[in-house]
Amino acid sequence: MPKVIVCGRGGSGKSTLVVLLAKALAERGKVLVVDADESNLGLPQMLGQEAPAKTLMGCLGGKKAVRERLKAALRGEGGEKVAFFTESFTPDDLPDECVSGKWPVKFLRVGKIEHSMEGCACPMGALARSFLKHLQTGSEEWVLVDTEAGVEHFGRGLLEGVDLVLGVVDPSYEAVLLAERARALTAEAGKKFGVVLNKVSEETEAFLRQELSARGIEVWGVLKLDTDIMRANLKGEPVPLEGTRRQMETLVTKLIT
Ligand SMILES: Nc1ncnc2c1ncn2[C@@H]1O[C@H](COP(=O)(O)OP(=O)(O)OP(=O)(O)O)[C@@H](O)[C@H]1O
Repeated sequence: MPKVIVCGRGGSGKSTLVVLLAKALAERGKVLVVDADESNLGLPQMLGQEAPAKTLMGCLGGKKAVRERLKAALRGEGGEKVAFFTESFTPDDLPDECVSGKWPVKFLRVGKIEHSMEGCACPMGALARSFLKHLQTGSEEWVLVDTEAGVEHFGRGLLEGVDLVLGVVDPSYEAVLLAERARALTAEAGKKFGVVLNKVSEETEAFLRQELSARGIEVWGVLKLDTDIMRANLKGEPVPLEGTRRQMETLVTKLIT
C-alpha cells in the first residue's frame, strides 16, 4: 500500500490530515506515521500517543554522527548517495526505542532541532530520504509522512521513497500557488499528486475547486472547517475522527484505487 507524503503551507492542516488519515486507515490495516518536520512537536499529542524514546537520528548516533556520514558521502567515500541503510526493511523491523504506539498506528520521528546554533537540517533531510526509500510496505500497511511547511523537502529528494503526494489547501491564494508548485515538482519526480481542501465552507470550497481546476489540479478530498477539531486542538487533545469519518472514507477510497 502507498507511502504518502503530506505537504502544504504553514498551518494549512498537514498534521491534522495525517492524524485523521491514520485513524481512518487504522480500521483497514497498519499505519506508520513518520514525522519529517524538524520543528513541530505536537504530532504525538494530536495522535493521542507518547513520543518515541529516541528519534531515528538519535538511534543512529545523533546529528553529529549522521552529519559525518553525509560529509563522507559528499567527499565521495562510499558512493554518491549516503548509505544510511543498505537493505530494505519493514515497519515491523523498526527498533522499539525509535517507535511509539502499538499497531494499528505507530509513530516515528526522523529528528528535531534540539539546540540553538546546531546547524542546518540537511542531515535530517538526507536521513528521511534514505529511510523512506528503504522502507517496504505490505498490502495492508500505509506510511504517512508529515512534512514541514513549503517545498524544501522536494529539493531534498524526499519524494524518491514515496508513492503519492497529498497537498493540503486551505482557503488562501498562497496555498493555491504552493499546490501548483508542488504538483509541478511531483510530476518531475514521476509521482501522483492530489489535494485535500481544508477548513473550507461551501463558498470557499467552490472557489478553490474553480482555481485548482483551472490549474489542472485534482481534488481528492475535502475537510470542512470543524469546531470539534479546533476545540480539541485548543485543549491539547487528540484530533477527533468522528465528525470527518465520511469525508475521510472518500479520501481513503481515492488513495487506494
Ligand atoms: N478542518 C479543520 N477545522 C478546524 N480547524 C482545523 C482544521 N484543520 C486544521 N485545523 C487547525 O488549524 C491549526 C493548524 O493545523 P495543523 O497543525 O494540522 O497545521 P500544519 O499545516 O501541520 O501546521 P505547521 O505548518 O505549523 O506544521 C490547528 O489549530 C488545527 O487544529
